[in-house]
Amino acid sequence: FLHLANKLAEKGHKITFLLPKKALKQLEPLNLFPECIVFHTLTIPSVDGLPDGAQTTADIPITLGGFLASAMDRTRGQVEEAVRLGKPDLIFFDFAHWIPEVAKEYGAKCVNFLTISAACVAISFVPGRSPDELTVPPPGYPSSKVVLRGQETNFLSFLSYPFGDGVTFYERIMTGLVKCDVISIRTCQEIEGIFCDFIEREFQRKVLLTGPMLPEPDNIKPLEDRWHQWLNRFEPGSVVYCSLGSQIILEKEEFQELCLGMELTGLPFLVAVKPPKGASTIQEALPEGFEDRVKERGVVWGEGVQQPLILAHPSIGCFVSHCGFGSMWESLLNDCQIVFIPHLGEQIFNTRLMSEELEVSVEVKREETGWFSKENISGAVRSVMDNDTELGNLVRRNHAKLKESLLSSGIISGYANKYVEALEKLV
Ligand SMILES: O=c1ccn([C@@H]2O[C@H](COP(=O)(O)OP(=O)(O)O[C@H]3O[C@H](CO)[C@@H](O)[C@H](O)[C@H]3O)[C@@H](O)[C@H]2O)c(=O)[nH]1
Repeated sequence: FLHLANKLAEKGHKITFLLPKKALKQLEPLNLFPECIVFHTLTIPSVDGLPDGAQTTADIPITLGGFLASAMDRTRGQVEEAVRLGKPDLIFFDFAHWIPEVAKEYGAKCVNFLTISAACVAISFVPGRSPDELTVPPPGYPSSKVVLRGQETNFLSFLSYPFGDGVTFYERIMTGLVKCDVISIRTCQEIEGIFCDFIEREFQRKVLLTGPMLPEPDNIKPLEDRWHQWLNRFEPGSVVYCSLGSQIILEKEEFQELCLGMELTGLPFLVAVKPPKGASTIQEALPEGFEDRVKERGVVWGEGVQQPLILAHPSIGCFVSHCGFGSMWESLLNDCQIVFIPHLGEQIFNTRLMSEELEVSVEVKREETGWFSKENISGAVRSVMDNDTELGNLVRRNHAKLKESLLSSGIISGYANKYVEALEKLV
């Protein structure tokens, strides 16, 4: 949303950016137009079940998301007040399904800005279909590859769970999609054209695409010296970087298996993930003897790093990711080989899009139970990092071709420009 705000500000628009206090520190440095983008903090009310001080999804395990949704819904009065004072022409939202009502009341138009794949939207949210029917793709769904298989369809059951006060996750998203003035998705025709067309047919309305909406690399502050120095020690294209985004907290056994999988690759590696469940630090959860065995070539770090800059470092050869949609775009627009280990249904769709439809990455195999083994992690990494493997060459070639076609011809900036123009026309 902030990358989008920067694009709007670049064209001279004024933006009030509503966010919880805690997110302010992280987002402030990414505001490239402080004279146009003003942060307006909301107080997150306390809700039974929501841990004290939790304000964003990054502060809680995924299972507590419904409590955070309730808290967000209870900021409606504060949001309405900001709208009353700011008198915006447009309001952008995703999960706050009540925004269309607020917009209408204050004479604004509202834009539902989806930051998940069009494929995930297309298969999960079809007007007239109930969430119980979702275990099979809807009629006319344009891919046999970007689907959930076997036990994975269990991921869809959360759509029917309450998510906030008196509303299910499915109803929340569907309400936003049906009642907004504009549906827009952080994607592009070149990657997801067939899915965008399907959504347009099903909702019988135009869907605006923003393109990847990534910041210009030059505008971000430089990579922390600690990582710059460490990465410089290794050969170009040799280091494996692993991150699982802002939400995933692994079980201790999974965390240890991930570490052992990295060790087994024999390659240098940097893993940046949260400490696993039940541990307050990474150190206390590492496998026995691990640090001594890998100290010359491996680091496991319990805090965030500057991912876009890490990925752009020449030593990075492979990105092991959960395939959150932001990381997916970042992987695609960098040169490293890509290995996905998705954890949520939506991340599985993104992974299948990349690994099966576009064939630019590989997916770590899981057992029926969902368990991933160290051998499967290491095997997936080696399959794209070992010299001259057929699979490694295929994904490298496809990835390079796609990246080149997206970057060379101004496609990305073209999307952002057309998007802003379309919204300007709307108001
Ligand atoms: O140490 C880190 C880890 C992440 N990032 C950045 O944080 C963002 C993470 O975004 P994403 O890859 O989308 O992961 P999540 O934070 O896990 O995203 C949530 O939201 C996404 C949609 O926006 C969904 O696709 C994911 O499934 C959901 O988990 C990316 O820009 C990363 O570069 C860092 O800068 N440093």
